[in-house]
Order: sequence, then structure tokens, then C-alpha cells
Amino acid sequence: MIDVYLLSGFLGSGKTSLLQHLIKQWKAEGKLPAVIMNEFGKLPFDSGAVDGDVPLKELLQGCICCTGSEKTEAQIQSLLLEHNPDVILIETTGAAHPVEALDAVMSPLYADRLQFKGIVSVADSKLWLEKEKLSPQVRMLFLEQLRHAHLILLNKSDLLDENELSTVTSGIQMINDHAMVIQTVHGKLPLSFLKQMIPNVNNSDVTKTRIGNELHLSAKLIKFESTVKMENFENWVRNLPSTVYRMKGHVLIEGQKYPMLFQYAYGMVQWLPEYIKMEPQIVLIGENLKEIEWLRGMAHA
Ligand SMILES: Nc1nc2c(ncn2[C@@H]2O[C@H](COP(=O)(O)OP(=O)(O)OP(=O)(O)O)[C@@H](O)[C@H]2O)c(=O)[nH]1
Repeated sequence: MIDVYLLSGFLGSGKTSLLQHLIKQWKAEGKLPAVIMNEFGKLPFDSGAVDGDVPLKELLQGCICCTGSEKTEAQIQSLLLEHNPDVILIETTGAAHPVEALDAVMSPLYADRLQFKGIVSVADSKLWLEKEKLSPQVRMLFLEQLRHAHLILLNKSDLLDENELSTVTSGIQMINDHAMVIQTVHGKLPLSFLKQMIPNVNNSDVTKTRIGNELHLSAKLIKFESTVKMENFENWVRNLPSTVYRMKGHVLIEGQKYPMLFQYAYGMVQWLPEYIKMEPQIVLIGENLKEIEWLRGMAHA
């Protein structure tokens, strides 16, 4: 049987970091992991994060739980036929309800070949401490992703002190007392924790909440028409409303040869140089994106 894990967790919590770390460990064991990646927004920004030799299928049309199960079924079927992997990792969008996503991936079509090991949820520990600032619907999604998990990563634990970490751990255990909670930095989870998971997922676990219908999360693609000064760009980022949860992509910064990789999650900005020319565009994910004023040099696509 092929083990299947569903990776859940809110926008920018560290799912891709976890995915990369797990892939590395499986490959070191001589195993072939395959990935199904569901991005919010139509841009495959994260697919480059997975090594070229790892079979990858993308679902870009929206949330795995809202687009229905047929496309997911087809992607899983073709992974099985074309690659015969040892393990399948399904990375859901940060906007997906884990149980609905699980519903979308469970199908009698391949029930005899796949073994669903469960939901691994990544929590941004800093966000937990600031969750009251989230809108009620988004906060509910954040909590649901943790409530239904079988294993929880308290990621970004490097950003918290000991007291804060124990507050987060006990808070999470209060809403989910059956999952193991592990503190991580950059999703560095030893594979042994996944292997220990006992498959306990079946269709009766699936109760539809349709939380997705109430969420007003949207994604917006911004293209850059010219270079921008890093200082101006960062000022613009600082002044964005707190309902912009996640941004990622490439920005053409003055003085740089190639557009730089830009990542943003809950007030934290990260820049990395690129050594090839990537399209200068970023995707924003959040609520009320229509109200945002764009920086000069950006084309609002
Ligand atoms: N300080 C710190 N930063 C982290 C940690 N884990 C991830 N990050 C940063 O957080 C940002 C988001 O990480 P990703 O792994 O891309 O998160 P994600 O959940 O895949 O994001 P989406 O797929 O867009 O929802 C990146 O800038 C990471 O470098 C961590 O443990 N500590």
C-alpha cells in the first residue's frame, strides 16, 4: 500500500518547508515520494520548491475542497499509473478545510492501493498568539485546520520564547487532545513521526462544514512594469492592511540583476536572490484586496 499524507495549515505557516524536508528524507532512504500541490491563485509559485525528479501534479484552479474531487482523483490516478510512487504527499492550500480536502482525495477508485495515514497540520506559532486579530471566519479556518489534525507541527518555534511556546502548546492541545504536537523550525520534522502515525482516517470522519463558502479569501496577481526601490516596496508592504496574510513571488528591485524572491507571512518579510530571470510578479492572498492601493511601478493584473 502507498502511504498518503495530507499536509494542512494556514497560509504561510511552513507547509512547503515541511514538504521539502520530508522529500529529502524519503529520497535519502531510496524511496520515491510524489506530490500533489494545490495552490491558491493560479500561479505555480511553489512547484519550483520541489526537486525536478519528484513526480508532481498541481491543482491550480482553486481550493482542493471547492473544485470537487474529480480533478484530484484524476491527478492521483495519473501519479499511480505514471510513477508508481512509494508515498504521496498532498499539500493543500492554506485556505483549505482539511476534512473537506480529505473528502476530495478519498475515492473508491484507488482504495485498494492507497493507505491514508492522516492529516499533518502546520501551525504558525506566532500567529496562534495573535489569532484574535484574524477575522472570525479566517480564525475559524485556522482552528479547524488544527482541530482535525492527527499530527500538529508548532512551526516557527524559533520566533517564540519558552513561555510563549508553552502557552501555544497548551492552547493547541485544548482544541485537539488526540494529536501529537511537535515544535519545529522550518518544518524540520523527522520522518519517524510520520511513520508512527496509525491510519485512522475513514469516510465517517468527514463532516462537511462548507467553511469555504463563508470565507472571503481571494488571491490577486500583481505584475511589475519597472524596477522598484526596496525601501519603497517595504514601506508599501508595512502599510498594507492586516488582512493581507500572504504574499510571494519575484520583485524587480533597483540595482539587482534579476527579480528577487520575495516572501511575506504575517508581517515577516524574506528576500532571497535569484540566479535566473524569473517573471517579476507576486501573488497576494487575503481579504478585502480590492481596497489596496498599488505601489507605483506595479501593474494591477
Ligand atoms: N522564522 C521562521 N520562518 C519560517 C519557518 N518556517 C517557514 N518560515 C518562513 O515562512 C515563509 C512561508 O513558508 P512556506 O514553507 O512557504 O509556507 P507555506 O505554508 O507553504 O505557504 P503557502 O503555501 O503560501 O500557504 C517563508 O518565508 C519561510 O522561509 C520557521 O520555522 N521559522
